[in-house]
Amino acid sequence: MAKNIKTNKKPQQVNKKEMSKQHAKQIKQQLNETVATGIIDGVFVYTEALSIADFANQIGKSVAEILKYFFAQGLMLNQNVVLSEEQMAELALEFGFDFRKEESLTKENFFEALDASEEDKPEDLEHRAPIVTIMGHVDHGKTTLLDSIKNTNVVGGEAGGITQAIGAYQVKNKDGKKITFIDTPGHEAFSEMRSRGANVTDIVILIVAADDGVMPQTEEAIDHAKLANVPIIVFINKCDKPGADPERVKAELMKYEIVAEEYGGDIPFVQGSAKQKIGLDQLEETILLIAEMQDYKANPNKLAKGVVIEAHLDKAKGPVASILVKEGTLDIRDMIIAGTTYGNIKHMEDETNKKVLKAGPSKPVVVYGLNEVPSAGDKFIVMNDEKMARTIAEAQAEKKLAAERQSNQIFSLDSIKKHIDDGELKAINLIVKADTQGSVEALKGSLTKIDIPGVKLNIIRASVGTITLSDVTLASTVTDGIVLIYGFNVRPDAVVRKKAEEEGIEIRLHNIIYKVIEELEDAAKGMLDPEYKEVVTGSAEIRATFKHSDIGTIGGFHITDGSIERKSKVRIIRNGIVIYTGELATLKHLKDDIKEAKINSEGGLTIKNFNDIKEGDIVEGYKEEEVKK
Ligand SMILES: Nc1nc2c(ncn2[C@@H]2O[C@H](COP(=O)(O)OP(=O)(O)OP(=O)(O)O)[C@@H](O)[C@H]2O)c(=O)[nH]1
Repeated sequence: MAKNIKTNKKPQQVNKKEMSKQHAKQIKQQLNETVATGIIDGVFVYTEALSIADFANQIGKSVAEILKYFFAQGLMLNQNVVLSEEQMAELALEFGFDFRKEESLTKENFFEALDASEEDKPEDLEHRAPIVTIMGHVDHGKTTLLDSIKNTNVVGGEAGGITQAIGAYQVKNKDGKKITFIDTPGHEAFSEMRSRGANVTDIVILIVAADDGVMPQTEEAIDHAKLANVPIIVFINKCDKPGADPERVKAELMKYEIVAEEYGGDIPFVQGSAKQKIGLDQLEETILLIAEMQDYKANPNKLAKGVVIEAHLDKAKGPVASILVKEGTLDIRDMIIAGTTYGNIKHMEDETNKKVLKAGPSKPVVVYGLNEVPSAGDKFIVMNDEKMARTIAEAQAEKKLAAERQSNQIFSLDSIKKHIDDGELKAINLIVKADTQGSVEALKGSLTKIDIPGVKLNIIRASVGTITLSDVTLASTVTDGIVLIYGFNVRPDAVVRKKAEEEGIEIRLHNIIYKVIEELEDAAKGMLDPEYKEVVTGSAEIRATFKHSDIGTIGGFHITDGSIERKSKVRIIRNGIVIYTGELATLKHLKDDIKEAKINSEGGLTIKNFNDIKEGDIVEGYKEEEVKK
């Protein structure tokens, strides 16, 4: 028996490894393959927009002939002008060729091209749980409905329930049938994901309160659901309330072509109460019925692919991402590329906080181990080849950067007022980085309310995570108006700081939202008080810690940048997040007290009133210097 288990297990492990190897090899090959372009069997085949000179060469005509064609239309072009795809198609037809675009797999179009090129054989497909999103007007009961569904269903066959908010969760009914619910924060997020090609939802539940009827956001939800082109189920909620009028809701929805079956339409309606847990069984049955009719399937026996539902930076655990597997099976220790980031999955949990080793189609899980925080809606794919994962993630990051790039000019914060007065400044461009999605949203909300006459405030990036080189690079592309990077509860490391200095990019660090707003408003009014400026003197890495009975935890440090003085103020940074700000208590080299520790030197330090120093922490020394106006 034992022998049997062993022989059963081994080939499976080999298979996964072999599969990963094959997969990486195949993708590498596809990336290196160049698609044949030019005139092939009388058809003009192209992969991208071409200049007039290249286009002429590819279709075997002279540049003069092409320029003549445009000249006849009143357009004076030269051979370096890049043609649009429409213009190329038009010209191809003009010269008697059909045309076809071929998509070659590149690091930049990696996710899109891969999606288009990979198709499963029908015999490899297996049933998967339907993925459902609930949408409706504010206060009509989305949260209550989700909570009631969570509480009435036994998760994973065990009592205990869903304990963490991971943006998506799976429930199992009494017959063992599963449904995955996506807990999107709003309609915008739903459509934002869809616009990025992350079509995760199979079915939309439109919730309408029976005592309130169709409201503005109900209309919005209908638009979003229709755009997504997925089946809709209407849940008429709050039928327990005295003023409830489900018939009115049905009549109102007819205006939007949401017609109940009893009125000759084909939209299923369920009446009930999320609060009293009425109608939930029928709602689930309806979902499962649609799932049966639509026959949702995926191939579980391949490397996983899916979508990031939400992500944040955890103080202790680093980047944390809730992801939904769409195809294949994700294994713990798989390496994934998620948008512009990648990493080995070190740990995986489900919505009940339980460790999981595998996640198949339609399964939402929380993963730990990515090197940066991805964005909601990013696609992910397993790529068990670190070098490839890194190059592709980097190419994706560059592509994102290019998309965000703006052509603008740089000023410093101090000079905003002057430039406004001179009428030179038209835009303040901000890059906002914060420790949680909540802070990002709050900052965005407050910043957009700032009103400086004649000045446009552009938030060119607002995301969770520490300030990185890519933020500085993005800032350095801004050439019109001022550009500032705001770090909220996060800090750049020495490399990033140096790069920002070189590029003349100002990084402002805060931990109170109104300070950010106040500073910007003051700056705009020319009231910025630049009397003191913080100057970072250097950083040290804690490479070991020692417990001392009298003085507490000693951090064995190595100065990696600049120097730190005994009198320095310090910040303790863990995973890019400031966890403590204070002063040094002691600074020693071997047994001796020292005044300053310089680059590459080592020693031990302790921090006043802070005993939680850990290996890997960065201690950043800084002082406040007076700034001459
Ligand atoms: N009587 C009654 N009250 C309900 C029912 N469902 C929800 N409510 C109440 O309606 C209010 C709003 O419910 P939520 O679930 O927070 O509504 P929501 O749509 O999630 O609201 P937002 O998250 O703000 O968009 C709460 O006070 C609920 O207790 C129901 O079936 N019957």
